[in-house]
Amino acid sequence: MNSTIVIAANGLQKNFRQHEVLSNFNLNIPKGNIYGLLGENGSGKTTFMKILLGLLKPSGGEAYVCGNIVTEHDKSYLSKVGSLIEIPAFYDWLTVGENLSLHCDYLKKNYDKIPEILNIVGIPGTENNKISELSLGMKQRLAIGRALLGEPEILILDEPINGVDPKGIIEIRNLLLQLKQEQKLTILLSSHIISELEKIADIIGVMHNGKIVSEIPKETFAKVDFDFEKQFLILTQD
Ligand SMILES: Nc1ncnc2c1ncn2[C@@H]1O[C@H](COP(=O)(O)OP(=O)(O)OP(=O)(O)O)[C@@H](O)[C@H]1O
Repeated sequence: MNSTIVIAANGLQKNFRQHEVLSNFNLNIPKGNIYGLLGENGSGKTTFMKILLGLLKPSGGEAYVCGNIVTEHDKSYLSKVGSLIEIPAFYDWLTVGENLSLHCDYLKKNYDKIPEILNIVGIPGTENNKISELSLGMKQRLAIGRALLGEPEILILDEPINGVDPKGIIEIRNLLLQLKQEQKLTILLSSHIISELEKIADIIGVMHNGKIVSEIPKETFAKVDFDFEKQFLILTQD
C-alpha cells in the first residue's frame, strides 16, 4: 500500500442479511486531504465509516487505516482516529468539562488539553455549561472537540453539519479547514449536501449502489453537476 494513503478500502463488501449495502467498494484517501463522501440517504456512508472504526465487520474485502488492516482482533490503530458517527451522544446531565474529563479517563489522557480543545472548536469557557444548555451546533463542535482529545491523525465525521444552523455550518467548515491546515489532519466526512462538500473537500467520492462510482478532485468541482435523480454526473464544461 502507498505510504501516503491513510485510509483505503479494497473490494469492501457489507451485507445485512440479503441486503448488499457495500459491494466492491474501493477508495484511497491521501494523507492530509479532506475526503468528502457524497451519497444519498441509505447509500452506505455510515456503514463504511463504522467498518473503519471496527464497529461493523465487513462481509468481504479489506479496509486499512494508517497502514493497518482493520480486523476485529487488533483495534490499536483506533488511537490515531477521532470520530463522530451519527448524532453526538453525551451525558446530558453532566457539564461539558465533566463529559470531556470522562473521555480523557477513557483515553488515559490528563485533563490539561480540555480548555485548549474548547478554544479550537470555538466554544471556549464552556466547561461548566450543562450539555442540555447547548445548541445542536455547539454539541457538534463539542463532539469534534471530543474526537480531537486523543490527538488523532485522522478524523472520521458522519454528517457533521446535520441539523446545524447556517452560522454553525460556516463555523464547522472553517474549523475543519483549520484542522487540516494547522494540524495536518486527514478528514473523511460524509454528507448528502453537494455544495457543502464542494466548499471544503479536496476530493469528493460519489457513492451509488454500494460503491464509489466517481472520484472528483477539487480542480474539477466547478465542471460537474451531480444528478441524483438520474444517478449520474454531468460535465458542464471542458
Ligand atoms: N445494522 C443494520 N442492520 C440492517 N440494515 C442496516 C443496518 N445498518 C444499516 N443498514 C441499512 O444499510 C443501508 C445503508 O445505511 P447507512 O446508514 O450506511 O447509509 P447512509 O448513506 O449513511 O445514510 P444516511 O445518509 O441516511 O445516514 C440502509 O438501507 C440501512 O437501512
